Amino acid sequence: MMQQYQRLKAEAGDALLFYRMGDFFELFFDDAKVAASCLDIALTKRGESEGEPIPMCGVPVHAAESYLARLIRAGNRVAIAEQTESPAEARKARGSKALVERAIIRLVTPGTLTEETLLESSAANWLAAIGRAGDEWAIAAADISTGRFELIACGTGELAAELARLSPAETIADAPVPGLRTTVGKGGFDSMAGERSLKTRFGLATLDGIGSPTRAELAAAGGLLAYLDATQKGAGVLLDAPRRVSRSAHMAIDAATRDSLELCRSVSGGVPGSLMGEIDRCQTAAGRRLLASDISAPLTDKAGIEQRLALVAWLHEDALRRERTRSALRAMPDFARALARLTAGRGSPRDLAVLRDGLSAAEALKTELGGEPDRPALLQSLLPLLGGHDALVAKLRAALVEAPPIDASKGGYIAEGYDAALDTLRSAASDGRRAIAALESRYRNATQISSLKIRHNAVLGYHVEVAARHADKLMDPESGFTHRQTLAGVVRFNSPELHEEASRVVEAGAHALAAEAAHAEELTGLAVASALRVVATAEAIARIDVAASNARRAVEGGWCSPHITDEPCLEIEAGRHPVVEAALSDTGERFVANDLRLGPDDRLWLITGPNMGGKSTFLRQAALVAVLAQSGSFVPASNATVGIVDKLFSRVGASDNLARGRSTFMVEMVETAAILSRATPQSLVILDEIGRGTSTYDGLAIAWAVVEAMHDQVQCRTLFATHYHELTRLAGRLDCLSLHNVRAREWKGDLVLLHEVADGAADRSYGIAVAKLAGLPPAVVARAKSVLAKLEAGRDATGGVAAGLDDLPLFAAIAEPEHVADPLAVALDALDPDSLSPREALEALYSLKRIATEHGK
Ligand SMILES: Nc1ncnc2c1ncn2[C@@H]1O[C@H](COP(=O)(O)OP(=O)(O)OP(=O)(O)O)[C@@H](O)[C@H]1O
Repeated sequence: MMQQYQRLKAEAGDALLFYRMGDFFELFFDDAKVAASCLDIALTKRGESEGEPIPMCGVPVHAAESYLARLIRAGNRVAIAEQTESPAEARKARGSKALVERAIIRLVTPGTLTEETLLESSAANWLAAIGRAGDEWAIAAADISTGRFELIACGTGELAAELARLSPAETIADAPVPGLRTTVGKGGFDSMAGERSLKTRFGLATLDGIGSPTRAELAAAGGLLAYLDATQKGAGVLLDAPRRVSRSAHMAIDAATRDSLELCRSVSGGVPGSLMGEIDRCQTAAGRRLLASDISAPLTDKAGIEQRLALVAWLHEDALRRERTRSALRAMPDFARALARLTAGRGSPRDLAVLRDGLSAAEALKTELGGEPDRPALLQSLLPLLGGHDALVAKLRAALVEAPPIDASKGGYIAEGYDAALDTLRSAASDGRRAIAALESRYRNATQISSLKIRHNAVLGYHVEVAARHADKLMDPESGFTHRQTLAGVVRFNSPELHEEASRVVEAGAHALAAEAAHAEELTGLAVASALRVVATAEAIARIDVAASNARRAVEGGWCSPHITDEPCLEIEAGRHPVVEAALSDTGERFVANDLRLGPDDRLWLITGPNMGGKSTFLRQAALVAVLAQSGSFVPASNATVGIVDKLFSRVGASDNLARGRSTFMVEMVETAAILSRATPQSLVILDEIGRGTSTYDGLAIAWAVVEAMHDQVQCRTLFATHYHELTRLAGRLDCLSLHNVRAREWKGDLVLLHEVADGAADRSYGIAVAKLAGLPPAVVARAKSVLAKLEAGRDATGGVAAGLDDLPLFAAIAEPEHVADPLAVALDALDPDSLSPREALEALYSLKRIATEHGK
């Protein structure tokens, strides 16, 4: 057995081997140690290998899926070795001590799942393969739980951003790719093999129909298909023909920007608190997956965006139409994933019913929407895809009971009246069961044992059971009963009549089960034969669901339809940040809406203002408006004109990113460098306190140079928030830069943050006032104030932190007269008489006199 195990383990490679033994999957050696600690189950020992006991653990077969789910989530891959013959067959073929044959029937990996329990319903489950041909690179991505298949050609520099868009469950490559987390695939990563596999798989003579993929795309597809073959071991795989996705069709958003904008996940890693969490009003899991994919990949094609917006508007303007559509969608089960399981040969009768109900609901939606006037073009193109399954639905309706079980082994899922032969078998079985019931009462009368029962179990089948004290009567050879088993309190018997009836029941039952299984197979075959049309229906439904969700969200938030243009502008009236607004409304606070007007002549806004004033929020809401608009959604504003953004960048100064483990100044600089080299005049860049992770002078110098480079070289729409007030001097020299500030006021010594964005630079930084607001001890605040007074006095004497910059020939910024603080007033302000001891008060008095003398007062 261990030899067989070792052979299978060698085949499984680095995957954990689930080795089937009876009712358990057993794991041995290191696999057992990994699984026992990950699953928190007992690690035992069995036999010896090289004098050492062999570690072992096991999971029951009937509960294997939940254990698998945990192992896969923890990043493992699992090879399932099943028994390919029964012990009886093994004995018959190879003698009494024969070992049962086993084979790996599937490699379960994160990117090749189809089981409902192993998948997240609201997220796509991509397997991505990276291919290369010379300098060309490409990604082939498949989600076999819904059939989507994409090919994306890209340069090495863009691989990471494309993978960030897909967020694959698993990424494979022929060899490790620097900077990416990949596992090594199962070969096939060459363009010729890829071309061959694609042609065979989709029955094509040429690949022209899929737009002549590049050699790198073919190599990626080859690796992907080889991996699917190797992991699925001949089981079917739901896969649509590949769609070539041009990178320029989507707004490029790199991983750091996605993180900083919290598009699909919040900083804490969950959907709540992210943009997705805030806008999702989808009724179906497929809709939710598409919405996440839409905001991960906003379009760059004006016509495509406008088509989506027109459908949202159509559902937005008529409340009755919208809510009727949404309630029709509510009834829609996740039939794409049911189809994927059926295709893989792991479907259940319940999956067939899900398909039946989903396709009928799609037809009903088609009728509902088809009756509405003024249908927009996108809907017109989707409607035909919702129908066309009449024959399949009719067949499934006739064949299946209303609510079939998930477990097919006990039968009972084929409807009565569908197959006369099956009905006859079923009635024979139930006649037999009735006859057995009659037999029971006859035996009770004949033996005068009122507690006599006819029971059934897996070992004895049907048998007569009496309490031990009545057993003697039946033990009598003349009684007609034969003894089968004596247990603690009961004795069990058989009889020729019971045997005969039982055989009838069992035989009819077995035939009925076989007949049902044959029907299930036929129905599955029919479903799989129309798989690609069913996938198209599922995608059309998801698109309608997303539009209805967007319409609903727009109504709830009073959002507007953005005007889309190719001009490089971004004009937002009364814009809001949907996530911050929702968080504030939970605590009863009001969000202050703000305007933004970026255009060719005013494309760089430099925003200053106190900490907590709302700078980051203002920056991010601008980016989110662009993302939402280009994904085809209304936006949280009263009016918006969005010039199409080709690439979006968001960078946050080092110390703001501590929570994400990217606290180093180095990372910030690497990322800023990437923006400067990649952004184009059509891009949108938001830079939040760039340069603050280092010393004041270095930070200011870097921020200064970055602003200049954004303005003079990149020339794209840019929002730059900073605490370096010195930067405001750039306004005099850079024509397309303007100054703005988030307003605050000091009232009775306390800071009031107004969250309003106004024109011009902030008058001061209020850092200490914010610190006081945050509850820093009064003594520390007072000390900070006096230190600040010293610093400012020093700065005034030398001409300010940015003093020397005016002398640089490159920087001809206009120096504004510095505001000179009165040191005596500052020192007085810093005093808190209530917290002073008499002695400290005396010292303070001396200190005030000294300041007055020093400054000639
Ligand atoms: N427009 C707004 N209306 C109401 N409240 C707002 C608004 N913008 C921001 N806030 C509130 O102010 C808090 C701080 O906002 P934000 O982080 O944008 O400030 P900041 O100016 O970037 O601060 P810092 O300079 O310290 O990073 C938010 O968490 C939110 O509660």
